[in-house]
Amino acid sequence: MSNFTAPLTGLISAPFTAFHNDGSLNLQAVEKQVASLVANGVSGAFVCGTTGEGISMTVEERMRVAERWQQVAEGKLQVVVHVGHTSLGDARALAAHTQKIGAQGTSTLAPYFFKPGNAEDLAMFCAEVASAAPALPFYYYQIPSMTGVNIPAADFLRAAAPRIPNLAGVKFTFENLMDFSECVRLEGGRYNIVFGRDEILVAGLSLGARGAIGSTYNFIAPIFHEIIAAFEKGDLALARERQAAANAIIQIFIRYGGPPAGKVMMKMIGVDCGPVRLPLRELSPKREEQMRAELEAAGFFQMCSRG
Ligand SMILES: CC(=O)N[C@H](C=O)[C@@H](O)[C@H](O)[C@H](O)CO
Ligand SMILES: CC(=O)C(=O)O
Repeated sequence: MSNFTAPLTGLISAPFTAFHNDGSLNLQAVEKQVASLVANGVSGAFVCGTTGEGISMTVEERMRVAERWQQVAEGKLQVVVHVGHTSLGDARALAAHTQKIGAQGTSTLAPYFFKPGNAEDLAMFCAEVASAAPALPFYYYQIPSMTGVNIPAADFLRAAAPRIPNLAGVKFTFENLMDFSECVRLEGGRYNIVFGRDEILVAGLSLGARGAIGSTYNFIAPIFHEIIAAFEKGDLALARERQAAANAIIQIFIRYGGPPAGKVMMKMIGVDCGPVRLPLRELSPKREEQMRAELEAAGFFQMCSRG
């Protein structure tokens, strides 16, 4: 029996998908990725999302990656699989597969070519995806910066409630904190609204976030644990100071291109995930060296491990 509102709490990473230099999947890397996340107190993995380049992979590859994560992470991390696709048939096949392999949840972003024009249409699309994995909690993945679909998540939840029996919540990657707060409080707080903007986690916590999914928890989870601990102690000055330190790293990560820079950062912490896929491009060796110098100056290596 699964609990549709089982909260995703703590820090959940959105892992990179490791590729070999020829572009093929490197499923061997998952063991090291999982070990590193567990060592840094991460509680879950959001597989094949934005950071995981799920949208750049074939359906077959996405299934192999999800299977591998579930196999290796079982009993150690909660695994939620991003199954979003512009083809509803493919998204449903991925969702059904996620349930079959015993993972803990499914999630989809909004279709981003033909876009839903309102919350009802988005909810109808998501209902089709969610019903292909009826035993698993379903999370809508709100990420307007990538999909161009900017329907308030609270409107989505209201439209989806009667249509999606396994609706668990939203993975909320957006800066609209009014919408976030409304989602958290909706129907007495029954939904699990997982915070997705690492740079403003401290704000998310203050509005009631209990879990966060992010790309930067792959390498700087320890400093985010410090932010959470400071917040829980009521030391907001310290929480803000630690958030600013983390953000200095995130600014470098973004300035060097996001996922391609992130894969270099993984290599720097000893968890080589290989190259990115087109249209993303690898950093040149010169840019890598520049980035390393900037990261060192911002205290990256001290933030990467506990202790
Ligand atoms: C677009 C994207 O990847 N969003 C991520 C999570 O949802 C975040 O973890 C960001 O990568 C992070 O907040 C840095 O901007
Ligand atoms: C960060 C995140 O949640 C993603 O990459 O999908």
